[in-house]
Amino acid sequence: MALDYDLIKAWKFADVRQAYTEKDVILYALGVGLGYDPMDEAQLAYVYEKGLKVFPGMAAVLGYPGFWMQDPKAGIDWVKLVHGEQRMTFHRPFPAAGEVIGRSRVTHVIDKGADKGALVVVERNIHDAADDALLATVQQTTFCRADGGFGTGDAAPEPLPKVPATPPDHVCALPTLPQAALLYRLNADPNPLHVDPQVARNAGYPRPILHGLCTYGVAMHAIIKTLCDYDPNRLLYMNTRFSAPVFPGETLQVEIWPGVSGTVHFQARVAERDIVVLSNGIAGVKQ
Ligand SMILES: CCCCCCC[C@@H](O)CC(=O)SCCNC(=O)CCNC(=O)[C@H](O)C(C)(C)COP(=O)(O)OP(=O)(O)OC[C@H]1O[C@@H](n2cnc3c(N)ncnc32)[C@H](O)[C@@H]1OP(=O)(O)O
Repeated sequence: MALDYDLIKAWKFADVRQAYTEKDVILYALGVGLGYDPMDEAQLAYVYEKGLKVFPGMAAVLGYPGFWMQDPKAGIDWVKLVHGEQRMTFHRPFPAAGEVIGRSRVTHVIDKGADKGALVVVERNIHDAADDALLATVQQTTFCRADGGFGTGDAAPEPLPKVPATPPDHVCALPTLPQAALLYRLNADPNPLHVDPQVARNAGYPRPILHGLCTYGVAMHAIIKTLCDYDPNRLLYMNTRFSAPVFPGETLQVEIWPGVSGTVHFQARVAERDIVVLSNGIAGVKQ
């Protein structure tokens, strides 16, 4: 059924106040696969409380309003929705423990047609509760595959650029754990699509698929490892499109093209199936 544009566009989110500890920081990092080599001290810094660093992708699970599209009042066929795109901009490093406030609003509701679906874009600003400083801005596009055809919607945000047609300068292959989705969901995203085989089948998949934001975190690991010497503060922003599902346990091969003035283009493919799963990736890296 087509979604109700006015209802979704005006959706009211309460501010989300969230205290987090070192244990939450470590759980997030483990969920995106950091520490897969426990002898690698650079990775250990994200999963060991001694001198703990916060992996910037953790913005994905801070101040998050929850799976609000599951609310029957939204009228969205939540079983069929998938994560479409993700953009994050980092303004200030996250403390290793603290309290944040997430403030969310719907910025775009886009009709792709009755046969394709609808896009809902939510922007979330994450503030430090101690001084209200802006830590990160997160933009999440949800592809509601069964809710298009409602008529005139908003124009799409600025499209993400294609990667260069030349061979990549760097390729970084990283594993995902077979139980990655079971671990990742403990952070914030309880969508049963990632854990319940029957829900996955109802959505058209042979088995539960990996959270888009887990794949995103693995790709971020590849960029921080390859270009930032594992320094979380050198990543300024990272935007990408989820172009095909990933199954937990698959290997993510991240292809990277450094551009001008710290711009980085990237995409990721599943090595075992040789298909691109993250496309149109662009990131900013401090030199
Ligand atoms: C709080 C609530 C928030 C909830 C957030 C989500 C919760 C999570 O638990 C859910 C997840 O994590 S799901 C896992 C991650 N996501 C995925 O695996 C999706 C992978 N992508 C796909 O399957 C297809 O690209 C698919 C299905 C997305 C599109 O494929 P097609 O239908 O074949 O599309 P196509 O014909 O190629 O293009 C049609 C138009 O849509 C645009 N488009 C394509 N992929 C897009 C994408 N990923 N995001 C945004 N737009 C996209 C195309 O540009 C095209 O537009 P136009 O017609 O204007 O040219």
